[in-house]
Amino acid sequence: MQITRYSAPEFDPYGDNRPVDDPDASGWIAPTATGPLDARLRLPGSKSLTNRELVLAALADGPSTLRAPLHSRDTSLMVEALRALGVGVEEVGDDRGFGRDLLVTPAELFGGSTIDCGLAGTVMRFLPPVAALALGPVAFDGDEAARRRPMRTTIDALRQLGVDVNDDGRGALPFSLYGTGSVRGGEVAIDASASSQFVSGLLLAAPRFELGLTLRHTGERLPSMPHIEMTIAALAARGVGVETPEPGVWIVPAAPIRALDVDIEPDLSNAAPFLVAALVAGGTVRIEGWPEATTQVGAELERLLPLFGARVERDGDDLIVDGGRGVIGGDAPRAVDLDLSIGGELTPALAALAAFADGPSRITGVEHLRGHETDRLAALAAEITALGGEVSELDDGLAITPRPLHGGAWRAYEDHRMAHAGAIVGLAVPEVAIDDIATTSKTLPQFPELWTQGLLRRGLAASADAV
Ligand SMILES: O=C(O)C1=C[C@@H](OP(=O)(O)O)[C@@H](O)[C@H](O)C1
Ligand SMILES: C=C(OP(=O)(O)O)C(=O)O
Repeated sequence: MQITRYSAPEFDPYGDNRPVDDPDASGWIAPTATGPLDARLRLPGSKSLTNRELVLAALADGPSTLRAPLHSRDTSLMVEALRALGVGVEEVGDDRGFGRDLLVTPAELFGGSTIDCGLAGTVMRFLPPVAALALGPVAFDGDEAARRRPMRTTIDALRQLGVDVNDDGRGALPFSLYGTGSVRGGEVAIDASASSQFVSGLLLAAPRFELGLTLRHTGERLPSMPHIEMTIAALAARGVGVETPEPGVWIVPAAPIRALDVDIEPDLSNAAPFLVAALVAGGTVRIEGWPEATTQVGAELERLLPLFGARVERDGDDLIVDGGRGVIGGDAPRAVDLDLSIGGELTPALAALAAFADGPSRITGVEHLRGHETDRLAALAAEITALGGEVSELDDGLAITPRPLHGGAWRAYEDHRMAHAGAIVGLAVPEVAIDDIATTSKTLPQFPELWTQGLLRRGLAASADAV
């Protein structure tokens, strides 16, 4: 294949894509790849690490700097919410590519504000236990879609902690609580089967409770364990040792949270669509700055992508995924049977890949995805099926039977990872029109630019040749 380079125009979210012919179709036409990739990318910081470190820095015993944090909708919501509670958050230093560092200065927390959670699970589940430490009322609300996300466990836990919560009984946003400036703490039992974030939110604030916290999970399953491990590791780095005497029980001592300057790793879950692209377009995708050791569940991609037939290797700090000839070169990925309970957020990208596999695949263990940004199981089934695929919803996942796909509208449902999944499908299927690519700003505002200019620069033959 002839590799054509072209000079990138001023950033434009439509990249090199011409408008759709169908006047009824609208949106971002996902670029098709016409040859193997040879991409090397650096990605912005992890949402999960940035929002944990913002919360811990806000509760710490002195100022902390977050180096290379993520700047996206979810992290801006967290910053604004902490500021509304009285915490100082300032941008400092130089912009080294994806925004400046953040200096967080703790302060006595005060109420009187309404916190906009947007659609961020980390904001709606991490901040209520923090707000309970403030003096005065704090109200929580978010996007319309956020009002459908499960919150009952947080509300129940606050009540067990003695916090006065005012809600409408639906177990969802909006609600308000009345902080008295302190939380007694002690024993709390919760069912966190709908989200690990219920556990993380309580653990993050617990060192500031007078008695600390003994938290017991009573449900039958607990998704996203690596995210809980990430919370425990972040606390440990700031001098708080969480004990886990048995699975599903966490003991957090009342202890100072130490101020700490931290480097935020690149977001490895956001690497998923880019790495998966190698198996669809063929060729290699290299992500820079892949950590040697990490608590991010995206690191599982190193194990998961070979199950689809990829060759994965490390070269220094880079992770390289070689997709061979890829779908467009005639190599279907291998069908898989995956339990993704530890990393449900990887499902949209891997389901999109499975739609091109050499046989039927199943992804299970992800019932809780029904309470994510949208019901991701329903959304993936609907959108892949609408393009000619055959996907059925299981109680706890998806059954995906590859069929020839055609172009058409792809709804993102305000879900960044649904938009990523549409872009993956569009690599091999012309005229996939994603209705809301801007929704990727939730965790990766640079997605359209990185996809068209970073990933596909060498694989975008048709439009690039013309330049
Ligand atoms: O704690 C976190 O940072 C997250 C935990 C997970 O939530 P669930 O356990 O609700 O899936 C994950 O899916 C989400 O993207 C981020
Ligand atoms: C589930 C996700 O987000 P949130 O943090 O809003 O739960 C996600 O990013 O896949």
